[in-house]
Amino acid sequence: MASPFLAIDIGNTRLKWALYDAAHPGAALQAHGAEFLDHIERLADGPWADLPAPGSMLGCVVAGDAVRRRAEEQIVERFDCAPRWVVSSAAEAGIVNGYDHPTRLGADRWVAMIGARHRMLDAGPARPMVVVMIGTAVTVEAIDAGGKFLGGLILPGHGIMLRALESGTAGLHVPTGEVREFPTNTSDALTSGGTYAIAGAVERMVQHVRSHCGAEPACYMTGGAGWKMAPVMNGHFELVESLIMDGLLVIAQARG
Ligand SMILES: Nc1ncnc2c1ncn2[C@@H]1O[C@H](COP(=O)(O)OP(=O)(O)OP(=O)(O)O)[C@@H](O)[C@H]1O
Ligand SMILES: CC(C)(CO)[C@@H](O)C(=O)NCCC(=O)O
Ligand SMILES: [K+]
Repeated sequence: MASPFLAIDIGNTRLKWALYDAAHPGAALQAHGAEFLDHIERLADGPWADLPAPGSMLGCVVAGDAVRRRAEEQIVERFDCAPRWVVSSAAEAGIVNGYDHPTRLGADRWVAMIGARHRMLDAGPARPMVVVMIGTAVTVEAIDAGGKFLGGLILPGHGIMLRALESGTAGLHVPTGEVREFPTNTSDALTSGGTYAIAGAVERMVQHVRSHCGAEPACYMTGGAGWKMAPVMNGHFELVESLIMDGLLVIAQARG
């Protein structure tokens, strides 16, 4: 009988968790949540208090070791299961890692690509992909039709861009604005500048993949602020909030 599976994604701002009824793609989601990193200590006695115990867990973590240890304490305190974390490697679950030093690639990026490839193959024949994550940082990955990760971009996220401008200037302390094609006030100029900086980088990567691979890439977007970016993108971007969780399910199944 299948036992529940706990997937955890620890980013630089929040820990996201999801409990599934089994450890394979397509398993039913039973519960999920997100905590800011300062609130990890609440998990065992709070959102996790009434959950059925998972038989296994798998996570990815890009926050530091101290944060990972605090998460492990909660997992061990609440559940009788061993913490397991994905480490980027030379190849896994259909993706070949083109990074100069494969283990230095962020585990969140690796897992999201694995989730995206599984989704793309489920929908039809193999295509190149562009995989975008809009979190604390923004990443833009290129993968060819054979599953080789060609390389990717790292950009500051919205929040970091705005804080950098605020702290580096005298006149840019203003509330959040709206995204406008032709901004006519400081708030809109800052918000639109950040949004189109990300959109422009993504569009360049789509061009690079299109000309390198000679085919139109399947484009996926995920991350906490993905819903804000998806509407301003040119071309078709599928917004998949669960890309990292999907990747963790694929890896868990492949590892048995
Ligand atoms: N309108 C905005 N203005 C300023 N900052 C914003 C805005 N929208 C989102 N952000 C910032 O974008 C970042 C990503 O948001 P969020 O925490 O939801 O993503 P996440 O995917 O959970 O990130 P991570 O996985 O890196 O923890 C956060 O640092 C947040 O402060
Ligand atoms: C780029 C981030 C911060 C995105 O979450 C993370 O994947 C990370 O810390 N990566 C390590 C460096 C790299 O991927 O090249
Ligand atoms: K992340």
